[in-house]
This record gives sequence, C-alpha cells and structure tokens, in this order.
Amino acid sequence: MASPALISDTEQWKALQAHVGAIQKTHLRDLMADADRCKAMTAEYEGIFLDYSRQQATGETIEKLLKLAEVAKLKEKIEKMFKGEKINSTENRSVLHVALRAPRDAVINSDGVNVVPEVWSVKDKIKEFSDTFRSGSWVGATGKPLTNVVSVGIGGSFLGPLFVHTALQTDPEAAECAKGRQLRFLANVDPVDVARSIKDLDPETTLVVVVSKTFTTAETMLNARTLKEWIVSSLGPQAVAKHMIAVSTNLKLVKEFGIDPNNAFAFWDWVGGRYSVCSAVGVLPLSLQYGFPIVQKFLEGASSIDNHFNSSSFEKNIPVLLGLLSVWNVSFLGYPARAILPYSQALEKLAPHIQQLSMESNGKGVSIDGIPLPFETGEIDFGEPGTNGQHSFYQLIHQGRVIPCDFIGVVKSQQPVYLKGETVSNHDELMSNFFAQPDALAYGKTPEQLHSEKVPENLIPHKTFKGNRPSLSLLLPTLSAYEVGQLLSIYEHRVAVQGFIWGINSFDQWGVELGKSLASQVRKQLHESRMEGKPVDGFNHSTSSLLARYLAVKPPTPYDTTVLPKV
Ligand SMILES: O=P(O)(O)OC[C@H]1O[C@H](O)[C@H](O)[C@@H](O)[C@@H]1O
Repeated sequence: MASPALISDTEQWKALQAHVGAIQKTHLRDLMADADRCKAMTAEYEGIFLDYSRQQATGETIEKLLKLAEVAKLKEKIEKMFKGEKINSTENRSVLHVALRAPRDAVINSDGVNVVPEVWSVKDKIKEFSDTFRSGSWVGATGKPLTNVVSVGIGGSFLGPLFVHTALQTDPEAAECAKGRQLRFLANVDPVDVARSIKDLDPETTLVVVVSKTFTTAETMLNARTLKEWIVSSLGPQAVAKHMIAVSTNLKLVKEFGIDPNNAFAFWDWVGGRYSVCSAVGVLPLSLQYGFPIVQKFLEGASSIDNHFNSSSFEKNIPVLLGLLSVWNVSFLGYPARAILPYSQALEKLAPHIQQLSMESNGKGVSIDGIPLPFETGEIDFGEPGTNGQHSFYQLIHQGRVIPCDFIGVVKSQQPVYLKGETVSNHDELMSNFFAQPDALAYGKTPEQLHSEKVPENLIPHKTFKGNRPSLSLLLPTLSAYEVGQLLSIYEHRVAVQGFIWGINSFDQWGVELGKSLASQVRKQLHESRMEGKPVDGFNHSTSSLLARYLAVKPPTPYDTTVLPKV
C-alpha cells in the first residue's frame, strides 16, 4: 500500500488525537504523584539530564509518539540527512551542518564527494589566520595589531555566532583567551546599529568580517559598504586589504566587493544559514576572539550530540524526545507557543537564535511535496533568562495562556559568587527559582489551599492557580564551550525532528522572499522621489499616504555627501 501523503492521514496520528481526551482528564498534580512515571520520563547523555515528567503526557503518550515517529520514517530521514542525501528538495541541496563538526577522519558525502577534508581545510585556514591575528603579527594599515572585530551579518550569519559569543564571554577559560579584545556584531541596516557597532572603536585597530552566505543580502551589503567607507575615509583605500575579510559561499562576489580572496573563508550551499554557526560563519569571528582551541571544544560538543542523535534509541534520545514532545504540544494539545527559559545569563541570546532556527525552519504551510497542510506546524518561540522573565511575562504563563516551557539550568555556574552570611550562594538563589517554577506551573494552587491560608474570599479567584501547565527541565553540568555546542546541537536536531514528523521541509525559507521584493519597489520609489522629485506611484492608498508623509521631511544632508555616524 502506498504511504499516505500527509502524516495527519495516518492511523498513528489519529490514535494520538483520540488520546488527547484521556490526557485532558488528568492533572499534572496527579501525574507527578506517580514516581515510576517520573523516573521513566528522563534521559541523560554525558551528564546532560532531561526531565520531561511535567509534560501532559504518560507512558502511553510516549509510545504513541514513538509509533508516529516510525510511520513518519524518522529514523530513515535522520539517516538520509547524515548521508548527505538532498533532503532540502526545493533547493536541491544536502543538509550537512553535522559535517562541520565531524572529526577529521569522518567520511560524509555530498554528491559522492567526502566533504570532511574540505571542512577541515577551511578550519585549518581559520586556525592559522586567527593565530597570526591574535599573536599581533597581522597588523593594520598603520602597523598596529588589531584587537577589535566587528562581524557584519544578519539572520543565520549573526544570531548563532552572537548566541555562542554571549555564552562564552563569562566562561573563565574563554574569557582569559579573549582578554584585551572585543567582538561586536552589526546586523540591522538601521544606521543606529552602525553607530553602536563602531562606537569608541578606531578603524586603525579594527578588523571587519563580512559574513554572508549569499553575499547579496541587502542589509549586510549596505552595512559592509558603510564600514568600508568608515575604514577608507580614515586610513585610505589600501587599508581594506588589512582591515576587511569575509565569510561566504560566494567567493566571486567577495572578490568583486574588494576583499582579497586570500582573506575569504568559504562554506557550502549544503549549510543552511540558520544552521551555519559551526561553519566559518561562527568559527572565524569566534576564533579571532577566543582562539581556535576554544572554538574546537564548542564544535566537539556539537559533534557529541550529533553522535547521540544518530545512534541512541529514540526512547533515550534527547533531541528526538524533545522534538516529539513539541509535536505533541503543538499538533495535539494545540499550544501554539514555546518559552525558552535559561536560568543562565550567559544563555541570554539562546532564545533569539532558536527563534530563527525553529520559526524559519518549521513555520511552513505545505508538506515537503507541496500539499497544503490541514494542521499547524512550528511554534512561536520566545524567551528570556530566568529570573528576569519571572518579573516580566511569567504572569501570563501562570494564570493566562498555557505555554509549554523549556527550563534550562546549569549545575556549576561560570561565575561563582557567595557572600559570607547569606543563606545561599548567588547561583543557588538563581537555581531555587529554576527548581520552583516548574512545580508552580504543574501543581498550581487550589481555592482549598487558599482557604486554609485564610486568604480573603474576594481574592481567592485572583490567587488561584489552575496548574497543569507543561514544562521540561534540562540540566547541564557546566557551561563551557563544550556544553554550549551540545545545547546548540540539541536544539538544531529537535527542530529537524519536528519537521521530519510534520513532513515539511525544515531547510528552506521561501517565506522571507516576498517582503524583500516589495522592499525593492519601495527603495526605488524613495530614490526617485528624493533625487528626481517623482511623486509616489503604484502603491495602495495606505502605503502611498505613509510614504508621502515620510518623504515630506527632507533628510538632514543631501544625497550627494557621505555621512557616517557621529556617536
Ligand atoms: O547569510 P546571508 O546570505 O546574508 O543570509 C542572511 C539571512 O537572510 C535570509 O533572509 C534568510 O532568511 C536567512 O536564513 C539568512 O540567514
């Protein structure tokens, strides 16, 4: 029998739909009372501990999800990814970010060619370049060593590297290696972001890394031209060779831009932008800041999870379990959002990275074969580190909408602080919240409890917490470069699992194109109106009025002079 076109047509999907009623009759308060259930709902790998007992799920739910994985051919799809098959069918590309962190002797083919030696030759080049740069032998146009790096890129060429940089900044080993150096990012085409990225920097001691897979992204290219002007206007045109380098798959355009091809670092079309932090996109700027050995640890962490994902049984496979539970929450329990709540300031930029990774990958309306989906895919990801989030949006999570939460904690803080005489250390204080919040969400507080606490009658409805709000806890032993790589890889594979189950293409992003082409039309209009006084034409009433209002105010300087930020 031919396999059904959509996963929602399968018996296994329908069995899960039928199972929802039984789960909705349970309360997490009761589910949590079953210690055997709680014990079974855990998984561990290299000290990373996942506890998913606070999901609205039972052993039967997991069995049914595993059957869904089977009919969705999850195992086969994972294998196809690792074997370099062209699973990104709308772009006819392999999906091989796992090759970026594979050991030197691994064999991973794309189009019949082992890509691992190519990957390592770029890594070797990065190591050599970053060693020279960091040793001070690479000098700028005026003979001074360069200590500041501005990485210009957006989307996948920004969010992953920013996440990793933010996580490493306070790791003692990484921080020691970064002493006296600065790494900044310029992503937004907003001139305010240009101003912030170069504030207090001197072009004489700054290296600009232009990071763009395509080298055509409008925001990145304008920002790159702006920083080029910043360098040239201060140091002369010959300075570009020493002060600008690039990362791209499009080395032809890098050369046309004026960057020396010897100072360009390649990657490949089988690396998706949002999966590219382990390519030169992340490895180059991070190696300039921290040195290649630290970045290699990060890559090894990611690789360790690749092995776990590719070889562990699904019952104990952390990314698979996480992916299946997200499918359960989105497609069966109908929860449209997911909160990412790291109890670690170092993971401050995890949620923004996962927003792109997950929402660009799985926010799709058709199956991989182009069939409109009768169910929603993807979820709205958002988050902030605990405890900041607690004092912001947790109210809604506790008493408003139900939002499955990822609580991420670290056993050993990067920065131990303890004040003599305090009840607990600062990290223990933070972690008290990490342990308490999931139970508050799961158990809630009943009117009976409030009565027994003699809460005034009129406040009982306001102080009641219904509970039964799902979450999961991920506890990492420490947060060195290795664990940062592991966490990245866990989320990458979780997103892929969700897409594989839903039967969509998690590796294309056609949905970002329409806005880009409409912006070109507006850009043309703005140019013609400013330069030639042409009236606004060809837009609907609303856009025309907005444009007219905008154009009515003349820019402070005419278009024939170069202006750079002044802060
Ligand atoms: O790296 P680039 O080619 O400059 O692309 C940067 C970003 O822009 C696009 O619009 C895509 O939506 C992203 O997936 C990509 O990461």
